[in-house]
Amino acid sequence: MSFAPNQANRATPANPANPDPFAVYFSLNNGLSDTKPSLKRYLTQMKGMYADDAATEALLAQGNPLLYEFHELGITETAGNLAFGTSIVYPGKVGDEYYMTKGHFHTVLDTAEVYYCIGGRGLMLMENPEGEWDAQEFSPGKAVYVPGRYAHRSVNTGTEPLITFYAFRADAGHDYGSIETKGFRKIVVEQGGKPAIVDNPKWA
Ligand SMILES: O=P(O)(O)OC[C@H]1O[C@H](O)[C@H](O)[C@@H](O)[C@@H]1O
Ligand SMILES: [Fe+2]
Repeated sequence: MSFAPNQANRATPANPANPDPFAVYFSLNNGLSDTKPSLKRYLTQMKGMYADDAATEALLAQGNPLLYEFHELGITETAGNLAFGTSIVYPGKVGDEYYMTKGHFHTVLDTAEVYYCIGGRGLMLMENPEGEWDAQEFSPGKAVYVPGRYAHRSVNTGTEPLITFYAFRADAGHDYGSIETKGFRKIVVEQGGKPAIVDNPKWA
């Protein structure tokens, strides 16, 4: 009996909501796929989200740096499906504040997400609607569990790209809401040459 990998080895048509079994490559070196395009986030897309607006403007006067990119494979958003991919946050700072993702709550608030760090150093910053917050360290080999109800943001505190693989319930959705305006309670800045978690001056 022969088996051809990466082909549909069955006769029934696919249910449009359930993808056929498939495999996708993400590089362990840079997190990118050889077949799937990434979504890219530049500094202009995060105006006002870093604490130091003057530092943002100064950086924008020199260009528009790529802060992070990630894969969104377009898996149908049902409760039984999983969305997954890699996220790559580049090293750098806006003023003293390390490059980070926008961060979001899940629209279905009580849905968790798991991240597995492939490369780089950083933090997963989390907070729930009650104002409780947490930060977990990313280093290669470390898995971070983000429980339901926690907004989450990846922060690169190192000198290499922070590469993580993530998976979550495909219908969870992204709620940027308050995060886009007042941000998280805490921000991650360089102080005396190392990362420090401090109060966000923009948090009302
Ligand atoms: O959506 P952002 O907060 O900008 O983060 C970008 C992406 O980062 C991670 O990889 C998440 O799992 C994605 O769901 C998210 O969209
Ligand atoms: Fe998420």
